[in-house]
Formats: sequence, C-alpha cells, structure tokens
Amino acid sequence: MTELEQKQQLVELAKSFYQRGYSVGGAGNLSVRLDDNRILVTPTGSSLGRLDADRLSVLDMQGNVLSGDKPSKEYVFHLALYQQNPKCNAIVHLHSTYLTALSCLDDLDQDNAIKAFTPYYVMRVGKLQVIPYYRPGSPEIARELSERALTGKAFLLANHGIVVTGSDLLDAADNADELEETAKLQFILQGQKIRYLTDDEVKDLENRGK
Ligand SMILES: O=C(CO)COP(=O)(O)O
Repeated sequence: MTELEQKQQLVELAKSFYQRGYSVGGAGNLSVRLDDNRILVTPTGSSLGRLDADRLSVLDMQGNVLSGDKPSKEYVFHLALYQQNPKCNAIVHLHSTYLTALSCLDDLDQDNAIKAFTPYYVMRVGKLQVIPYYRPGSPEIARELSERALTGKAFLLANHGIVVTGSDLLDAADNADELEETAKLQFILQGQKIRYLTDDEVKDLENRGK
C-alpha cells in the first residue's frame, strides 16, 4: 500500500467506527506504522467521523511531529506499543459503549476481563488485560502498556475504553469490532448461565489461529 492509500484507509475505517456509534464527539484515536519507523496518528480533538487525510499527524519514533496537525494526546502509548512489539503495526483506541461500560465495573479479572464464550473472541483477541485507571493522556498508560506489549493484543483501560492492536489496520479494526461485540454479548447474557469454552476448546482455537 502507498502512504496515501494507508491514510485513506485510516480515514475510511475511522468513519466506519463513528457511523456505527463506536466513537462519539472527539473520542478515540487510531494509528498505523508507516515505513522508515514513522507513525501515522489521528490529530488530537479530531472526530473519527470527519478526518482529513492531509491533516493526519506523522511522527517519528521519538514523538517528533514530521507533518500534519498536533497528534492525539495518547500518541505516547501508541509509540510505546510500536517500540516494544515489532508485530504491532496498527492501534485502535475507542470509547465504544459496551467495552467502556465493562471498563467501569469493579472486581474485573485484571488478567482477562472477558472469559471466553465464543470462538472468534479467542481467535482474534485471546484475552483482555485490564490497565488501572489513569487520566487520558497520562504517560502512566504508556508505561503500563509497554510492560504488557508482548503479552496480548487488547487492553481495557479502567473507566476509559479499549486499546486493540493488529498486524495492520484492517486487522486491528476487525479485532476491535469482535471485542466490542463480545462485550455486548456479555452484557446481554448477564444473569444467565453461560456455557464458557473449556480450557481444551480454548487451546484448540489458539493453536489454529484465525
Ligand atoms: O480518546 C481520546 C483520549 O483517550 C481522545 O484524545 P485525542 O483527541 O487527543 O486523540
């Protein structure tokens, strides 16, 4: 893909999140690893529904702005994940309704906030680690994520939202979709007796990939 195509794809996927109600107002941010260790990231305060490809921020790995508008206040955690995990090539951060609702619950299992009950959750995401609450934009979020960068693809920021990574932007977006749907199902099933996947069923899925 050319750089222009990568920018256009980011604008298109961000709009899709916005149109489906996965982000409202100026919430959420997306990024992609470009060549030469540069990162494309959404500008701070921008609506995911109204991005302009020409104004997306391009950063180097030290966080210097090479072109475009001022980057998302969360660019530090995006860079931390790229620096720590060479397989992470795209990141989606959303305040989508069901995952954010989940992030506000007390007593979540910090190692995995959603116990597997559908195969695609296992195949795409695997587990959902919880990051303690810090204010949006806090460098502490970057510190916590960099410590866990090699241990999973999805992280629930307590009282805030979700961070999902992928091998490219389509993969990260599909992972985010799957995760939001899984959180929605978990709320729909609340109070009912769920048949969780067994450890053997989970292992079988992990060995196959998606
Ligand atoms: O979702 C957000 C913070 O967590 C939005 O911040 P930015 O507009 O700076 O990207």
